[in-house]
Amino acid sequence: MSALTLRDADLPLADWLADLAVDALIDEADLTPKPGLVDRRGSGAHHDLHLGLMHASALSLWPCFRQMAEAAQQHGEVGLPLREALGRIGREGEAAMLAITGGVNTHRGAIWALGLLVAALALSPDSLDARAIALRAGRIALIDDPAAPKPDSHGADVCRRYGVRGAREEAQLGFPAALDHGLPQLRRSRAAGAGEQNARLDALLAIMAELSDTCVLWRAGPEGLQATRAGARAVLVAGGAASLAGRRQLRALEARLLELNVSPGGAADLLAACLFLDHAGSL
Ligand SMILES: CC(C)(COP(=O)(O)OP(=O)(O)OC[C@H]1O[C@@H](n2cnc3c(N)ncnc32)[C@H](O[C@H]2O[C@H](COP(=O)(O)OP(=O)(O)OP(=O)(O)O)[C@@H](O)[C@H]2O)[C@@H]1O)[C@@H](O)C(=O)NCCC(=O)NCCS
Ligand SMILES: Nc1ncnc2[nH]cnc12
Repeated sequence: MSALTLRDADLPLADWLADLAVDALIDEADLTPKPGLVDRRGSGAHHDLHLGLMHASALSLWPCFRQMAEAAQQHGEVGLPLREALGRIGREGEAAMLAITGGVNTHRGAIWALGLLVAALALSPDSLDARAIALRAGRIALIDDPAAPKPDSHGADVCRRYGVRGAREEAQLGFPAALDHGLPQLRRSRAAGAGEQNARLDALLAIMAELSDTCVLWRAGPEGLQATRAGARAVLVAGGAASLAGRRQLRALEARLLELNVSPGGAADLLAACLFLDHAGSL
């Protein structure tokens, strides 16, 4: 049975997709212990973020996700008019987020990734295959938004400096870090009996082990990215978050990231994308 057939019949599709997106952001924020990131224990490598702010930011984005789904329903196909609408709604969503957080960037990458996925699912709500949704989202991301300001961001800066793929390219390729690494690991760890929280931590680590996270590169350069990837891989090789050896490696990874002042914010956004796709496809 699909998630859409289980949806409350009175709830419009766009509202339901916005619910799913906000749920995914709150589940990501609550997941604990995440190395370097805000979680139930504290602020990780951040001085200006805390769990309450992550929740408030996620909730403030509900209207943005609903409008994105409605825009996809209205336009009905991948194309420039939909891309322009999503760009406008996304920028308004960013402004709403910054107003709630007092100017702190909590969820810019998540608005981008989840916004594209919400729109892609709204375009074809009967097909809940995660890869098909992600590839449709990628086709939207490939269209240039003529109204977009020239990128002047941390991501654009490190992509130029180090020649890596950032959030834009990750989306354009159909979210390979989420589809090829995060989601398969989530399902493998669940199947192995890890328990839901450990399976989600393993999915985050699988993404961290592969992603060119521009948040990490911005704060700690290639050395930080290498430490993040190697440390995440070490936890998984040791048995993952459900094992004692994996937990030891996770503590070592957290200590190293805090020493380097690293926060894998891009990986956190892509974990939320995995949880959204997993939830949409499994009910
Ligand atoms: C295309 C955009 C995503 C803009 O991308 P760009 O790379 O130019 O801009 P950034 O501002 O750097 O935002 C990208 C955010 O994406 C996340 N991310 C990083 N790496 C990847 C990756 N490889 N793949 C996927 N996602 C990735 C990440 O988001 C998280 O980090 C944020 C905090 O980052 P930062 O501000 O750098 O924070 P700090 O380190 O704390 O800063 P300091 O304290 O050190 O100063 C946090 O928000 C997380 O979400 C990147 O930050 C897109 O945003 C865009 O074009 N938007 C315009 C509107 C639009 O068209 N919207 C369409 C909606 S569908
Ligand atoms: N849990 C988290 N902590 C810090 N930055 C984030 N960006 C997205 N989720 C985050």
